[in-house]
Amino acid sequence: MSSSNDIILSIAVPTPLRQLFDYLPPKGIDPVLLQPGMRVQVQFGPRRMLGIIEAIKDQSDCPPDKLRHASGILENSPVLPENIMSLCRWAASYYHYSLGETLSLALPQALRQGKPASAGTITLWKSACELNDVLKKQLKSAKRQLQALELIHTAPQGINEVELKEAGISKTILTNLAKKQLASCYELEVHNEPFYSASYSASDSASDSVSPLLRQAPLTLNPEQQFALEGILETPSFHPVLLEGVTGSGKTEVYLQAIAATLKAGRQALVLVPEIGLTPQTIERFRKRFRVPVVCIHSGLSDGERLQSWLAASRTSAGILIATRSGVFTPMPKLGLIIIDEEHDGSYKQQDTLRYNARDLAIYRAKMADCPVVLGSATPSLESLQNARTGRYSHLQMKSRAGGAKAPTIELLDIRQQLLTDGFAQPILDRMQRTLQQGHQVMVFLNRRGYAPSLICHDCGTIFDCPHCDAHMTLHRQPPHMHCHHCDYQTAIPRACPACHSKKLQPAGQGTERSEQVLSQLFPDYPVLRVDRDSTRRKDALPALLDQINEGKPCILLGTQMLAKGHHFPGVTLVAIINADGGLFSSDFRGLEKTGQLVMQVAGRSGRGQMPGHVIIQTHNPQHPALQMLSMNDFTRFANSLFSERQHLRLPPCGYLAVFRTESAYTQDGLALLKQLRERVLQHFGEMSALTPLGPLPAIMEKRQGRFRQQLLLQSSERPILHRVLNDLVGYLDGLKLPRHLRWTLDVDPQEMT
Ligand SMILES: Nc1ncnc2c1ncn2[C@@H]1O[C@H](COP(=O)(O)OP(=O)(O)OP(=O)(O)O)[C@@H](O)[C@H]1O
Ligand SMILES: [Zn+2]
Repeated sequence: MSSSNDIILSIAVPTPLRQLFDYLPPKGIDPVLLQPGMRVQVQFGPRRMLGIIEAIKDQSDCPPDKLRHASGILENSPVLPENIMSLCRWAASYYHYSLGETLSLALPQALRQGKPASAGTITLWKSACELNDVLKKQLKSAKRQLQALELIHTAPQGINEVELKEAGISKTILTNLAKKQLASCYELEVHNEPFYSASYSASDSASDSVSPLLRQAPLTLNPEQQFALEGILETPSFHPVLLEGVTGSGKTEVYLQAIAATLKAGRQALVLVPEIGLTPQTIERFRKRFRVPVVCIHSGLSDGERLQSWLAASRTSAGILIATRSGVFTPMPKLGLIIIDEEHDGSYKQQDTLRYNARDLAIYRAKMADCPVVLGSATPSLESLQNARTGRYSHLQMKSRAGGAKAPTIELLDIRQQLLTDGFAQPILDRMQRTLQQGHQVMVFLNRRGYAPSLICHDCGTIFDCPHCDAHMTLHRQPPHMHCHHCDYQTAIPRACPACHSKKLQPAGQGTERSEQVLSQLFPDYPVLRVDRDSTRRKDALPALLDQINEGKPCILLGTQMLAKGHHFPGVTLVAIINADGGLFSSDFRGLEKTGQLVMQVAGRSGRGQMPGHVIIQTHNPQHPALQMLSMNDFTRFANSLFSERQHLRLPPCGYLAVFRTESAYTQDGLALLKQLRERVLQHFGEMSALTPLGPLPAIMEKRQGRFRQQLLLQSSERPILHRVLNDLVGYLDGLKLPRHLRWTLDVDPQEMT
């Protein structure tokens, strides 16, 4: 043991090992300067690594001659404040994961790589011309350039290049404006002044100044919205609110007004959105409303840009942070409100490394910050509904659409024995024709990208499978290739069947590429706009598609779930859902819940403007009770029916679940390991009726990326018992020496059972 007047740094190093490591302070550094939350460089075995000081203590269990000095510190003050450290400790313990890796994940990539925690400079774009009618006419054919100029004109001091990028304006457009001498840019040192001390009215022209905080006047709330807003603002201290508002009920307006009140009190707001929910329109809606800086953290930004947003939030110069999942770890010293939009969305759960649910961490975060947290959705998760039922969350409902729009009517179209034209039933095509002729827009929802989900031999029936997964390969035509959507394996389209050498290979089933082709032929007078992961791969493709939709001219929007969520297209009056049936019989226990949520979200895109909306669901199962309830727009009844099933099976939210997964080059190894775990559970915890091991069983997709996958489920009616067992098992696994080809992971509160 080291002597008692030593200073020992307990350091979290990003390794899978679930422990902290002791070091002496770096040589030549006054130990008084050291604080938890600082990044330090350490020699870790043969490697130099970046760790975080977790604690400073005066004793170590490590023998003095084994203690090494840390190599150096990276900053003078902690990058992670105590509350984020504490959030990470909680996450690491709840998900049974290494604290070193958890803390590392909490940092933006740039800081993880050792870059300095300083904001540096930003590029601002300023107008260099007068935006008069003559110029507007000249730029008529260069729509994006005009849009960019209009935006630049709103800020006489210049507008941040990142904001322009987020509005869908690329660097090329800006460079073109500069070449024409219509705009110019300059670099500005970032000072990160607190948002509440900056003077906003001075920087903008007086004409658009509504208040020092607001650029645009709020809408007058309807009574349901007003009631919801009052519920959120009831007290500024911690209270979770489930805001269940039907699609188009104006939840976003409620968020905006709750945020305004928060900013007014000098506090910051964190808005979490699903991965594909952060469209240019969403960001624009916030920036148009507020004068305070709004920053974003999402995958479309570079590491440097994300660092700037992170620092702006950490130093309170940003009033609002809009972020996807990982944003929940961003320090916000004046945090006064958290909004989780579309709280039911699966993308809040991370599916690898630290398998956390940002929604659950956000609740913990709000508790620490002692502020309200709003979970908003038209189709809440059963977990949140359960919390509302038991009174842990207050439950606010908005049952009608804002601004006078009516709920859409939902029709189930029985396609049994009906003739389909390339997957489309005639009544749908007729209704589409009529809708387009009336000048409205149609949305066709098909949750499969590519040309066809598989390629089949017409002579022997062989289906072209992925050599690495238990899955068919998807046929793509643009460009032509076969693609496995599970492991990304790609190969050329085969010319002949590998089994019987026949050349009669046929696409089987319907993907969005194929539907695009079919619909373009059937409706030659109307544009077909395909929105899926493939068609929006190019950076400015999605903004361009959204622009075209927002022009409001009759067209067919065809897409996957990218189209389903959050969009507000007032011109859409007809929504056709082509393949809902697959989700009705999923082997995942959450399959039906997710299908119901998706159907209601897609349906909710219809009739959001002045004209009423209609939804047609093509199905072979018109009598299915779930579809019946959804067609009556009755999500509550649908959710209640799922509840009774979960209660019966003691599945979440009526029980707690964790799953150990193994992946191995050989089937037997994973199974053998999981059997050991099962034995251990029965031996050590056999007397606890509150815990049931299920399995081991092969995963739904047993082979993936060339590895065999097995799982052991642990189900319990009591959370503390489950975690006691998990602790024991993880400790046991850590003590085993496993072959390199065998890996295990633990998923607490799993969302997907694939
Ligand atoms: N009080 C109001 N008065 C008039 N119009 C309103 C009001 N509140 C919202 N709206 C309008 O209603 C439309 C739908 O609102 P919003 O997008 O906020 O709904 P939402 O509940 O967030 O929808 P979803 O969950 O379907 O994405 C928007 O065009 C919005 O401007
Ligand atoms: Zn594959």
